[in-house]
Amino acid sequence: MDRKDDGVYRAGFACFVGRPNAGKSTLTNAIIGQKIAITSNKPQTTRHIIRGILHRPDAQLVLVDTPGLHRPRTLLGERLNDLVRETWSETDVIGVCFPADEPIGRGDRFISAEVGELKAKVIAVVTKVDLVNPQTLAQRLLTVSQLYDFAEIIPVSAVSGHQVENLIDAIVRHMPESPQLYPDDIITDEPEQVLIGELVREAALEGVREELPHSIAVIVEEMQVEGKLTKIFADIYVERDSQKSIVIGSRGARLKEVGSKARVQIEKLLGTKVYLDLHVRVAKEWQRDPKQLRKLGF
Ligand SMILES: Nc1nc2c(ncn2[C@@H]2O[C@H](COP(=O)(O)OP(=O)(O)OP(=O)(O)O)[C@@H](O)[C@H]2O)c(=O)[nH]1
Repeated sequence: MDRKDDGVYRAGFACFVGRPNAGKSTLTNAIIGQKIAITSNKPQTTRHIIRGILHRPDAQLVLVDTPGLHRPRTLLGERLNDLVRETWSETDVIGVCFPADEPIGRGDRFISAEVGELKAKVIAVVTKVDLVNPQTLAQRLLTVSQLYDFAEIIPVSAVSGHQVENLIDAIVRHMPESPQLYPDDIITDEPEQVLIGELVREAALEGVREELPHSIAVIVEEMQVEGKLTKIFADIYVERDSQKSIVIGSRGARLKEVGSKARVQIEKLLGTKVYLDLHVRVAKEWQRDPKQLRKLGF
């Protein structure tokens, strides 16, 4: 269908949901065209809800990036699940992501049943199609079609860009008629500090074998702009001394590397030179402690 068929301006909120690692963040980035949500090949690395806004002549699409819904084991896990459901209840269109390279499992059925309860339009998105052959893809599409009465089922590859435009068209088609929700020049309404914190977190997780994602949080304590230089002071929180050593590395080598990788990304984000000061701190069992969670923004 041609995107301007009905001549109506549409605007609304959409989010991608799905099991951890389903490709939600990568898809969000592919649609918005700028790196706004962190991705990693480890499950559950998305913490904050980061909105990206796509502006088109006929529509404005506000994308919300949520963490994956999962079986909660800690207080943090429960809060994350609540956050996901809260986001779901506020969106117009939900894209449920099913990675094409993995069989449909209990988690997928669980999520499909949950979204069935909502008033949002629900689209199935079969992700990572570049990883499978046509037979596997056909099988996946069939299984997905039997899970729930989805408004549409769209196979995409965020990496190759295959069908991403079609997906955007489909989301827009199911959005309500509405005036513009945000001014033209905004692509995200997340505070800069949060985005910077996410970039530091991404760099700190890179190449770490251990299951650290849940144990790292980053807080930007201070930002000072001095002419063309932005000075940023951030704390990386871990749960245990052993994790602190992993992040810092031998004689601080790893932390230095984390700092320079993050700095490059932050300079791209801000468009200024950046001085980045990182400290690693231990906040014992922060995931189970309500006070620590509040301090860390959960
Ligand atoms: N080949 C291929 N890989 C992809 C594609 N989309 C995502 N990936 C990879 O799959 C992994 C997970 O992607 P994410 O976008 O972080 O997944 P997510 O659903 O946001 O994950 P959580 O934050 O854990 O919920 C990353 O290693 C991505 O590079 C795709 O279209 N093709």
